[in-house]
Amino acid sequence: MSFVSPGTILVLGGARSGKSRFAEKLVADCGLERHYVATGRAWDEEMRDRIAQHRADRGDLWTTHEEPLDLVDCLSSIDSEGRAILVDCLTLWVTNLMMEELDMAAEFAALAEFLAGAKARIVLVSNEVGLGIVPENRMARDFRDHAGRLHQMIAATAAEVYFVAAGLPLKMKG
Ligand SMILES: Nc1nc2c(ncn2[C@@H]2O[C@H](COP(=O)(O)OP(=O)(O)OP(=O)(O)O)[C@@H](O)[C@H]2O)c(=O)[nH]1
Repeated sequence: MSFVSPGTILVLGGARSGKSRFAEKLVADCGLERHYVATGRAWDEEMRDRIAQHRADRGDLWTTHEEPLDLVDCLSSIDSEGRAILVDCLTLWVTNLMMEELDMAAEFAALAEFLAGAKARIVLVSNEVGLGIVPENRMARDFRDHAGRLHQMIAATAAEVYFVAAGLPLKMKG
């Protein structure tokens, strides 16, 4: 299956690379109604504090949605012209799908199909996790492979793709 996703932007980068801030700026600069879809879960106090800080930093102009698993359902329910939706981040979504032992290929295909027909501008943030040495454990290798496949699938049809390192975005496509 091959789709074209003219409203899709993919932002890749490492941990603390500044990718989320860059993606937030892309959305803000669109001038559209801002929606934030968080796939992360607050699993401890440190994460709860970090999330509270992120919410405060985003401010009142954003509407936040939290959806760890049913990403396509969540996106479909808010998809509309005049809106920009930031998904932060795909790698946490992949982790959540793996934990539930869901069908990764089917989930990825459903997301690609949704992006091809989306009315909103959609900015997807994800961790580039494939640059280090081969992980020793099987689950980490599977995670790296799933993330890599998902990134390729989205990048192939996205309008723009960026790689962020040290707070600096490198435009790779578009
Ligand atoms: N549940 C929930 N998670 C949020 C919210 N705001 C942000 N997050 C999560 O916080 C994560 C990003 O936070 P950090 O871990 O501080 O940033 P990072 O992605 O490592 O660093 P950067 O590359 O600089 O963006 C995202 O993946 C989100 O899932 C929110 O309102 N609710």
